[in-house]
Amino acid sequence: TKFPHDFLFGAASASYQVEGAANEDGKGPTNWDVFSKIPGKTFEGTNGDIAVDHYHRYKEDVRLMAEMGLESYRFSVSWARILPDGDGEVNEKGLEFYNNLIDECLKYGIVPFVTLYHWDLPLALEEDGGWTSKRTAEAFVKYAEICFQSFGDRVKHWITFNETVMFCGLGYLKGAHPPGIQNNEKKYFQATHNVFYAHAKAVEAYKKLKQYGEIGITHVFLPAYSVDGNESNLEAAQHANEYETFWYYDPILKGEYPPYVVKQLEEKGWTPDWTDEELDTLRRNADNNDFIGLNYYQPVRVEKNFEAVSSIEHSRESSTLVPGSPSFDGFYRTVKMDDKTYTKWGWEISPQGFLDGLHMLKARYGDVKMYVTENGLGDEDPIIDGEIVDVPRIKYIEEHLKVIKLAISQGINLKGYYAWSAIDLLSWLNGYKKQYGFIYVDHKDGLNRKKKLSFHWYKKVIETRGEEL
Ligand SMILES: C[C@@]1(C(=O)O)OC[C@H]2O[C@@H](O)[C@H](O)[C@@H](O)[C@H]2O1
Repeated sequence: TKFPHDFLFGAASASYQVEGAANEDGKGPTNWDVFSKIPGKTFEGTNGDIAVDHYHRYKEDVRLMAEMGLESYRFSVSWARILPDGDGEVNEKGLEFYNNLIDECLKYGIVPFVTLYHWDLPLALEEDGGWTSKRTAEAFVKYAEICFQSFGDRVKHWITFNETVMFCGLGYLKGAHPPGIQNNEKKYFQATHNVFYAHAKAVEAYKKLKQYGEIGITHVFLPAYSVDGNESNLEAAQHANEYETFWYYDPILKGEYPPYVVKQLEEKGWTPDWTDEELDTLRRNADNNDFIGLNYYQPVRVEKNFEAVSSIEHSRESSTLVPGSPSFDGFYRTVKMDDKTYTKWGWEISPQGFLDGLHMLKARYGDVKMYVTENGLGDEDPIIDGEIVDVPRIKYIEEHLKVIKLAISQGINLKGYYAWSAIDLLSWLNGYKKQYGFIYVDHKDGLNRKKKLSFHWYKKVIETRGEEL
């Protein structure tokens, strides 16, 4: 059987990771422009000053996507190109770049799927409290409205935030992302709430414009499974799902926070300073969400943790989900299991974990429309006789597309798949070593682009609508 006719085969990128041109055409500085320059923060000091120069080469890149037969391109807008100081004057050249990128996609019939926030925050806002400040939430709504007004005639698919758990968790608990704060649970939970509030306000503003597109949010999907049937380990898995999934998905899809977590936050003094107006905004906009975007790479296997965590020093490695680290509250720890397979970066490869997780989401949230907004294999691709023979990536994506087809046949409302990533790009913490693209970028030869084996494979999958999978 083929994938449904309206299922979108896509691929994704993010502004800071592909564009470069960090100081060009009026773009303001972002938190990542500064953070990436702090010695030791990124792998080998890599940063997005040039990245893979998508800002200047987007016509070639989009043409390559069209050659692949890509049906949809998910990319993010850099807020600091539109509002250089976060919430002040609009930069016309910023609007111009994204209008050109959108028009280039439409020239080939590629559906633009736009993420408003993929971690690059205008510096002025980061320096004024970032996501712990209500100013940032209000500024986001202004920024979103400008994007809806400028691009909404041609962009009909909007994602407000990418992976809130990552930029808040790495920003305020692990310290591996800006603003680089460690172990501050109060700020962490406050930041997540301000993001959900900003999301709900942006959704409400979008619906008022009656542009008749769809809007949602993209979250990490990291289903937690107990290592065994032991009662305390089952409890640990439930705890992990409450904090890593329900805390993020409930305020969006149910319009309220999961009681299990709310109760514990009160006990620990971590409750955000939320107002009735804010909580009512979440409640009244839950039904306005058109979809949830899932970024699935792996599940986590958890067991009860017994070692004290106090405020341990976090490393860059422990911040990229390598198994073995205890949760921030010390309740559970992730485990590497010898009967599972892992990537070079220690991420488990488990299509079955995805399928089981999808049924868990359906059980909790009902028949909500979903997109896989990211899935892919980070690898150091083998090069044989000058060809990039990324067979491991082909196998990884093939296995995940198979369970997506199966999930759809089992009644899961999945409407599209965006491979991470369309083109090799900058990894926040792994530089250029960890490749994800269908298109290779040669950093030793003028960032020249080259089709990988997976480029030709994905082209065939799209042409045949996955019939052979
Ligand atoms: C941590 C890491 C990685 O480098 O493997 O996870 C997978 C992928 O997730 C995306 O949301 C990030 O924008 C992208 O940079 C990648 O980041």
